[in-house]
Amino acid sequence: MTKTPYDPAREGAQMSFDGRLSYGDYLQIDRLLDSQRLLTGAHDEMLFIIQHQTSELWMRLALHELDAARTAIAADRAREAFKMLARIARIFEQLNSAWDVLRTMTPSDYTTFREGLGQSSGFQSHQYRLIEFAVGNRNLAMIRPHAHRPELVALLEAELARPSLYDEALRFLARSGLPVPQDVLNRDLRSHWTPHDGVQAVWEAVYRDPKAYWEAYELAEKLVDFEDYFRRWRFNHVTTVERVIGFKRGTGGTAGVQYLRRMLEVELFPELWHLRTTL
Ligand code: HEM
Ligand SMILES: N[C@@H](CC(=O)c1ccccc1NC=O)C(=O)O
Repeated sequence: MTKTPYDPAREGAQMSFDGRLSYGDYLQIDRLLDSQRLLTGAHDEMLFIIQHQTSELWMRLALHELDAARTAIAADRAREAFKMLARIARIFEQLNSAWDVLRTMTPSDYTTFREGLGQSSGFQSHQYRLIEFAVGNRNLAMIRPHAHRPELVALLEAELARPSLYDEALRFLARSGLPVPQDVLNRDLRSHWTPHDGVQAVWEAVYRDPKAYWEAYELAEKLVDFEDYFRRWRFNHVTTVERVIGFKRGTGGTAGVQYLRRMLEVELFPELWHLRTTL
């Protein structure tokens, strides 16, 4: 006996989308799938493009969450921020796993299309820079590669005018009654963060008596968790880069692996790491 093929329409599945919002309409799938324009036609260029585009999408979500997390902390709704910060850490976990796909591209594969990339580089990812600025790693020099796109410069400048995630965390501690130094609370928001003994002393007080400062303690651990994942992203990146291009100069003009190794030394929330030695 032959079985008639299953017809989802009989179960009520909608089959007619004339004038109705469909999956593709809502998600703009046509536009999304029209964005993979291979320059060289090399087989692995598709992997390279999709790897970067998916990373940019996840970064977009990370920025959305960072925005809301900062707003919540500023309004003393720290618990709400914890959920967003946990999500951001998971996003970075996702980005970290994605390196496994890119690692299947060998140096021989990459050389088939590297020249086509010209001087373009991840160094010019404005969303990556926005994430760094938003969490607190602020370096004005990183705006320059965007000078040809004034709207991106404006976005980055607007970010520098806002308190970073770390600034908001410290303001939160001050409102909780902890003695955060005034010069830190009034600092020039655009300036690079330099480790501060007074800030470390405040975090130390939190870690010495978590029960007295439970929300601040939880916030500190969420920040450390995020930085932990971020560091792993940087490490995966530099390791993949060495595996694929060795010590060649980067297309963006930096020394390549040497530059990225230097970036491994960046500490987003230095006092939170340093206090572990003195506790
Ligand atoms: C085979 C794959 C890759 C290679 C060979 C590579 C290589 C490099 C190099 C050499 C640099 C230093 C800047 C330069 O001079 O170009 C760099 C920076 C960067 N790359 Fe990649 N990259 C790869 C994949 C990725 C992926 C998948 C992303 C994800 C978006 C990414 C994002 C970045 C970012 C954000 C920077 C700036 C880092 C910073 O300034 O701290 N890269 N990359
Ligand atoms: N900087 C890389 C090129 C590269 O990876 C790249 C090029 C264009 C767009 C994104 C890229 N990804 C990360 O830097 C290189 O030197 O080969």
